[in-house]
Amino acid sequence: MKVTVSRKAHFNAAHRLYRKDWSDEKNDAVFGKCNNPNFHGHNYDLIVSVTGEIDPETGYVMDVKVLKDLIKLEVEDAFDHKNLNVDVPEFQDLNPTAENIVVVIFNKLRSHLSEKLEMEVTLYETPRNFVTYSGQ
Ligand SMILES: Nc1nc2c(c(=O)[nH]1)N=C([C@H](O)[C@H](O)COP(=O)(O)OP(=O)(O)OP(=O)(O)O)CN2
Ligand SMILES: [Zn+2]
Repeated sequence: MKVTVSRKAHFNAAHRLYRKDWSDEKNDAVFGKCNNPNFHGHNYDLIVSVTGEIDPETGYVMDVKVLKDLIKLEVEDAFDHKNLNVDVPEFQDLNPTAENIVVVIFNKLRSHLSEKLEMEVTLYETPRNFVTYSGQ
């Protein structure tokens, strides 16, 4: 019997969607207003879900306090009130699209969890635009 434990989190960050190796014209054509050279921001919301067997001794799949602290350390402290293109090493050469951000977050968290646990991360870039990654 597997149960899923989830934790919501939030960070606010600026970004610019563009490729350094493309012309301004091509970046404008593909990324439009998201290619604003002065950047723009989003209030990102995050749901991290961990699935596994319930430990018969503790009754936990995973201690949510441990998950909360991990998300704070790896995501909120690293991304909140940052310019993703400028301040965050993972995006120096990686376009900070929602797809790429969710994969970076997944990989930062995954290495801290037991291999017995499955994880899925959903990232909302706006209340209506969201992406999900589970490591596949
Ligand atoms: N596949 C993707 N498409 C787009 C991404 C992305 O990460 N993956 N990102 C963007 C821009 O970041 C853009 O800033 C998205 O915000 P916005 O244009 O404001 O989105 P909406 O107009 O849909 O705003 P709502 O509030 O959700 O209506 C563009 N595309
Ligand atoms: Zn954006």
